[in-house]
Amino acid sequence: MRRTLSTDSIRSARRRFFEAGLPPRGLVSDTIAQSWNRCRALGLASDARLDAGPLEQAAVRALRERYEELCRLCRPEMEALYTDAQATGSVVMLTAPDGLILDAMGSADFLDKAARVSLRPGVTWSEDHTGTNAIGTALHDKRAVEVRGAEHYFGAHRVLSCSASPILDGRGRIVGLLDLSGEASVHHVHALGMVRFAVDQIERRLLERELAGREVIRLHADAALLGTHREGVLVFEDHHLVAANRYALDMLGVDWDEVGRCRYSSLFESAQPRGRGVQELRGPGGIAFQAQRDVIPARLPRTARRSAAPSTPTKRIAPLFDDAMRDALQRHARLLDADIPVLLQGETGSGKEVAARELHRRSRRADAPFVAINCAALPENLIESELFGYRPGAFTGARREGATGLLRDADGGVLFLDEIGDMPAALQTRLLRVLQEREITPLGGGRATPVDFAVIAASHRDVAADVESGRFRADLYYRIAQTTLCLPPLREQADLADRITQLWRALGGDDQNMPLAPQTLQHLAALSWPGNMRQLIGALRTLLALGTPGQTITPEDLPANLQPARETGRAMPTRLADGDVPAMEQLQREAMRAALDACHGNVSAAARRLGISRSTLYRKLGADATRTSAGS
Ligand SMILES: Nc1ncnc2c1ncn2[C@@H]1O[C@H](COP(=O)(O)OP(=O)(O)OP(=O)(O)O)[C@@H](O)[C@H]1O
Repeated sequence: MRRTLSTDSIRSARRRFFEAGLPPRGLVSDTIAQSWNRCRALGLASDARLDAGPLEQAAVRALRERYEELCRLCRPEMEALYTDAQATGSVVMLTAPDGLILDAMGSADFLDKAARVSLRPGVTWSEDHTGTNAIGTALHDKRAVEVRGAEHYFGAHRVLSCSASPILDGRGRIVGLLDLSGEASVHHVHALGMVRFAVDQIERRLLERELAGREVIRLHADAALLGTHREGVLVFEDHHLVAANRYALDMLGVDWDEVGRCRYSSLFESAQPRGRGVQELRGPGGIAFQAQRDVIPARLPRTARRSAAPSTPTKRIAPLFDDAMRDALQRHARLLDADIPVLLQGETGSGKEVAARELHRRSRRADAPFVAINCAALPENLIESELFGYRPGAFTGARREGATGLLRDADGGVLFLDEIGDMPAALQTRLLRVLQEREITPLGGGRATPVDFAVIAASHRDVAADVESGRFRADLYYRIAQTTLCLPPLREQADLADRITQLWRALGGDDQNMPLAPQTLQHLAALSWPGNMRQLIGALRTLLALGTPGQTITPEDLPANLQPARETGRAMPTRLADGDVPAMEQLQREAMRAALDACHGNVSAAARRLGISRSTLYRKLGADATRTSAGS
């Protein structure tokens, strides 16, 4: 458990360590102190100016292609964290095993701030490169780590508060890392827990790939926690341990090095279990575990294979559009073919990027590039060089060979300007000129090059209102918004129940014979889904992962945050007005109450439903009771 340390003690620790060259002696956690020592031994200067150089979107795209499988595997969890990240002004990031940031999503404001200290795709945050930081230090220590404010080695990173956990495969090899980062001034108390939970889900899916043709033992001290994400999983082949999850190794006190080497008999005192059903196993020193054994056939019929696995592999779904949207897309694709720019307007998660890609697919430019630029995520000082390219030696830190720029990368295809409403004013002027003149002059001079691309812009902001208030240039608005396609929020869609049914089918709910009960469907369709399609798909994926193949999903099976209200008749807040964001503690209390209520006061069952241990639920209930009585 991490100690809570005050800003004062971190300040004193920094003075001792960086100015006096003394050990920080109990003023920061051992994790941080050890990391500072490693960084100093590497000769890193904590006051160095950090400049990761211009963002190379083309290189980032190439990397995402290289790590496509990892990106796909982690996407559902990133999307599930996204809504929270937006609400707490933070961002969720995925990195490659070496700490190279592959993907980032979340609060547009914070993406921008983070990018200013190079916390953005395309930059490596390994410890030897970027000093003590959650990504690099978690990769070094091979466990979840939180690094807040001035605990970062480099002074420039003190504005950040980051929580990260490496993603391990069944043999303990690091395959990637998930990170949730926000402002140091806002302490997101649940960040580390949320990252850990997300990584648990990803590792679980990774491990499932190792099961076919092998013997699996699931174990926990408490039989009630078998089948939850907290269970230990051991995979054996010919009595040898060939894969495991970290929970199992922790329970048995075994290191990852043992996986692939040790035999069943060196792990347990009891004989290897036979048959099905829960049985007791004695581990090292006679510790008792409740265990369940499964032998997974090497080749199963498709439906059987799904039911043998405890959770569903991620399924990438094709975009789903209703008839009206299909018609609208077809019409706008024709406009795009006539080089009329299209503006997509819609709340976050409503599918603007999906619609843009669909327009590209339906357009005459379908075989040419689709270049997406997130105008809110590009740091202002780099945006010009990124978009327009630069000549060799155009500025300090420029690559010797220069760069072509994203606008030229889009030549012949479609340029997608996402979050156009957040484009800095100076750049609006420069972009307008390109759109008028259809040619690009790289930074540092040189000949102008003609370009030919169709433009799709998107924003969750009301860009027309921004024009009225003078925040956005009117002339640029009229150029990019010659036609506007609005993506309605889910709560305004009359046929939301049909949409949910379609999505459920597309995600594999029917294949697994896990129908949604009519009341469940009705309840889900009545929620307001502020995160729109992103939130809905994330929630349905969670339901699929938690459900049991062959069983109907009833309203009681819904996770606490989607439960219908009971006892008090109060609904969980489903429709959040601007500024009406409930505190995390309030949501937690609501969730705990709803879970206890749904389980008729059975704390073990409620904890299972919430995905936390019984002791954690007791502790939280205790803290809650203390707070309530102290406040009354
Ligand atoms: N019509 C659709 N069919 C299936 N999935 C969809 C559809 N629309 C959106 N999604 C899914 O919802 C998620 C969010 O979509 P998308 O990124 O296009 O939204 P957005 O409006 O661009 O969001 P933001 O403004 O936050 O960037 C993605 O996972 C996407 O695959």
